[in-house]
Amino acid sequence: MSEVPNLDPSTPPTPQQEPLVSLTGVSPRIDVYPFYYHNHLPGSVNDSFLRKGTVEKLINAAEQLPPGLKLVVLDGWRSYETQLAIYETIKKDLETQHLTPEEMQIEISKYVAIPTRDLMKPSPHLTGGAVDLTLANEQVWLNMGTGFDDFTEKAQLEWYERKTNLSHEEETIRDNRRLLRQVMETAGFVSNSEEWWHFDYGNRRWANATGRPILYYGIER
Ligand SMILES: C[C@@H](N)C(=O)N[C@H](C)C(=O)O
Ligand SMILES: [Zn+2]
Repeated sequence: MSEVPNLDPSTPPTPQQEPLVSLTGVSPRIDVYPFYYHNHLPGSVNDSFLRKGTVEKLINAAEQLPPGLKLVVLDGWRSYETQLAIYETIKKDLETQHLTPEEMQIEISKYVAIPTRDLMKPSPHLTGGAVDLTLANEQVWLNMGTGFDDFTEKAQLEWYERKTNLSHEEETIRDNRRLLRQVMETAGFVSNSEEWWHFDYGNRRWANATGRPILYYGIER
């Protein structure tokens, strides 16, 4: 695992020097299902990694869940190759909609960050501070209204908050999204309005949303 070396042993490591840590086995309340590995995307591995400080926040979020529920991490740190593969897949899907180049750019940027190897201007998942996740009980993943990476309006975080005349099933979806958002935001993450499953801590998105300084730039494994 690569990390920026702290050359002066008298100074404590800065957040940017925090290593990436595997999520496997960090908490009985956190399962890991590396979605892009299971879907054979280039640059993916059979594990998920986050910055050490982000892992601590995630454990804190998991411990706030009611008994019997857990977090299921679908993706954490993401390689440039995987980000590029996701970007190309979404672009190809949108090409069937015959959008203008401007409309295409607006649509793509709602769902996926531009792939880059620039560690100073990284996509959120390249920082090790972004995580995609859902909720599960002992048997199944909870109903969140859409699947992961379902890039439709229903994936918007507040879709079921805005909808009126909710059915019983829709109320359950709304409550499941509320619960995930509540434990993640209480632990210090910020949510994403377009994707109920995506949360950030320490990276540029988080800094912009909270007014705090950026803790994490890009990092390579
Ligand atoms: C592709 C999706 N799972 C995701 O992570 N989207 C955000 C915006 C990203 O690419 O950083
Ligand atoms: Zn994400």
